[in-house]
Amino acid sequence: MDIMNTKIGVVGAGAWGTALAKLLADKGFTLDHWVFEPEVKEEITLYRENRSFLPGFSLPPELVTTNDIEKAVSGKDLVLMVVPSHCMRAVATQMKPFVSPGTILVSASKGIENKTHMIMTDILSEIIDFLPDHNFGVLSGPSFAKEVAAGVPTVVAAAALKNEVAEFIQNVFSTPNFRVYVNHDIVGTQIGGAMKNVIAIAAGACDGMNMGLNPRAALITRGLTEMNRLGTRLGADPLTLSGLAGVGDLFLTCTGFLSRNYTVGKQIGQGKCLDDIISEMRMVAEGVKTTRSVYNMSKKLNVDLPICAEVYSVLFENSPVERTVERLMGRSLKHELAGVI
Ligand SMILES: NC(=O)c1ccc[n+]([C@@H]2O[C@H](COP(=O)([O-])OP(=O)(O)OC[C@H]3O[C@@H](n4cnc5c(N)ncnc54)[C@H](O)[C@@H]3O)[C@@H](O)[C@H]2O)c1
Ligand SMILES: O=P(O)(O)OC[C@H](O)CO
Repeated sequence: MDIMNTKIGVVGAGAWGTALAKLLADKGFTLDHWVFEPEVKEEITLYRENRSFLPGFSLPPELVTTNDIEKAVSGKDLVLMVVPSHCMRAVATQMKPFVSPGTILVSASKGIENKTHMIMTDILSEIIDFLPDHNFGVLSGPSFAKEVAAGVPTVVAAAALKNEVAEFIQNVFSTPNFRVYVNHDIVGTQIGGAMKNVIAIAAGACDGMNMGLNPRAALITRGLTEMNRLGTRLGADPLTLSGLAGVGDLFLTCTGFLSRNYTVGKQIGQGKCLDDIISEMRMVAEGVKTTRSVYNMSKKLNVDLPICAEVYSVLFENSPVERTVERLMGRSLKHELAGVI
């Protein structure tokens, strides 16, 4: 089949859903784009711009905005899921009756569900239970929506169990400025994308406290160790976590001022309280909810994740952020690879 004949739906019109829908429409696909809020649909229809979530970028006519989930998913070869992770279950349930049997469902969302500790493709396959496992894929990696929308060269990973599915996703999304590599590790690709947001909150807090560059590099590196510990416990390949969806995204999010998660952390480091920060944001900082999941998973699976535990204590137990530094630095001395090998 000619790849340009692929029928595509995009579900979610935050910054990332809009940037990816724009990328596909600019490439020449006509696609249906599901928007949650009626007023955002009106805004896009009227101004050809998502002023609420991705202001400043004009959206081509090939991108057809709708509030009707049936229109967005029925008869599609590929549906891209890009809603906040805590909405994934409800949105998947709503769209289930309209999903076609051969659809490839790709998640570009980054998170782990609080109640079940499930990654996004597991939620999707539990709900859209008539699709085979190899029909679920992931798109992840270092990619700020604003930069993708601006055509800044960006490199990401597409994961699926079957090579032909991963390559299909790769071919649909690749453009001269958006390079997509394939892998088959859907667990590692999603654990990397979810956990880097928790570490980015820590890195932001470190910068918010003006601690210096050494501690931030330490957080990034030891954060990767924690991603490896939990990821490998769940079946991830450590090499995936050394790739785009792991180190690549960790580095971007822990150092990039465009990151919502880093920004939440920075404000925490400057002494602001979480409730105030969140109430001023319309966008989602996935790391906040993911911290809760990862913390509870570490307890349940007995995996030592000291940085994630400190982020949890600051976000949810009112622990003063300065105390976390003392606690992390005061831990017993050990081998660098303890808990990883
Ligand atoms: N923004 C980025 O640069 C970026 C890059 C890569 C991945 N992601 C991931 O993409 C996912 C979506 O983030 P985003 O940046 O596009 O969103 P956003 O933070 O820009 O906007 C929030 C979105 O949530 C939607 N929403 C709110 N309540 C909802 C509900 N009950 N049901 C369905 N949708 C609801 C809003 O309509 C809006 O589209 C997240 O998992 C995020 O981590 C974002
Ligand atoms: O703005 P953040 O922190 O949600 O990060 C966005 C993307 O995940 C970066 O790859």
